[in-house]
Amino acid sequence: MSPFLPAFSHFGSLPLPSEIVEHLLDRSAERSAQRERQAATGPAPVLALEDITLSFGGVTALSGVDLSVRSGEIKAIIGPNGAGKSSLINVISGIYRPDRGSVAIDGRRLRSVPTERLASLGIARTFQNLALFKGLSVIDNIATGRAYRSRTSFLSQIAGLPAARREREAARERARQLIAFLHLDAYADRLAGALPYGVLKRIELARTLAAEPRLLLLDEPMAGMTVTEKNELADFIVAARREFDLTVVLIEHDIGIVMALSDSIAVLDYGRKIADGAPAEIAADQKVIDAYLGVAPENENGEGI
Ligand SMILES: Nc1ncnc2c1ncn2[C@@H]1O[C@H](COP(=O)(O)OP(=O)(O)OP(=O)(O)O)[C@@H](O)[C@H]1O
Repeated sequence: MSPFLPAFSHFGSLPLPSEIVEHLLDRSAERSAQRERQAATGPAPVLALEDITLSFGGVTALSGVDLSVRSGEIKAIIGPNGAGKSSLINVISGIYRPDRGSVAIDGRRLRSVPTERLASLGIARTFQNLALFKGLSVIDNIATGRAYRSRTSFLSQIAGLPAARREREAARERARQLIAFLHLDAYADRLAGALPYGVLKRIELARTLAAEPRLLLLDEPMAGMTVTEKNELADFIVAARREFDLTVVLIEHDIGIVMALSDSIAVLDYGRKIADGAPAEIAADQKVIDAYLGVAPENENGEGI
């Protein structure tokens, strides 16, 4: 304990135990140090992973992975099957708690990300498998993306009270804007279950955007799409980044799309990050060529990448 601190200090009229005062002083010193660091190096990255390590029984999925994502960046994570890409996204979105390491969001370090607070931290994600409601219309599916913003109780929603009605209308209005933005007008009132796969992937993106995230995590958003659909979705991701001030982290196997879409690429192999840099650097990196690009999986036309 600091010799200069009395046993109790006062906050307003409340006496505070000295441990709490010390803690507050530590936090304040930590914040000043953080501000000084930021002044020297620019704003903190939107996302920074440090030494992330994760195992499942005897299988090491991730080992000492560092990753930094700047505001507004599109960052791809690539690597062979089983390299740890999905595990990393699951750590960022709080589904997995790492055995070691930390995740920092906007410079705030967390030992693990609280999944229930993901939306309020400004993070939204898609999953490898579609998670849409087949029996709901497209507009209703997209509107469910705002569910976390609801401030009204379940009872007031089913009773149709005015505040709940206003919220539902705001969600549908946002959904309508996204439908226009993603050129889904022709499908707005159709049931999701009846629509082609490529359109469903676009609806899923719209639903994720309905949550108004700042950081978007996309887990293989183009898997199973035709070349034309992939290019369209890539264009929409770039447009959404610009329109909604987004930062994007994406896992994608189509290396052509990754090279064209990303500002930077991190490469995983057996749970370790083996390279991280601009697309041209990654394409020329011998370790990456040996581990991944040289033995790339086949695309849907049966051709090597
Ligand atoms: N829930 C789990 N339980 C046990 N092992 C797991 C689990 N999730 C991932 N793993 C293992 O961790 C390693 C990394 O898997 P992960 O799914 O993260 O790789 P990936 O790069 O996303 O692969 P893919 O490209 O095939 O989706 C693999 O060996 C996998 O079998």
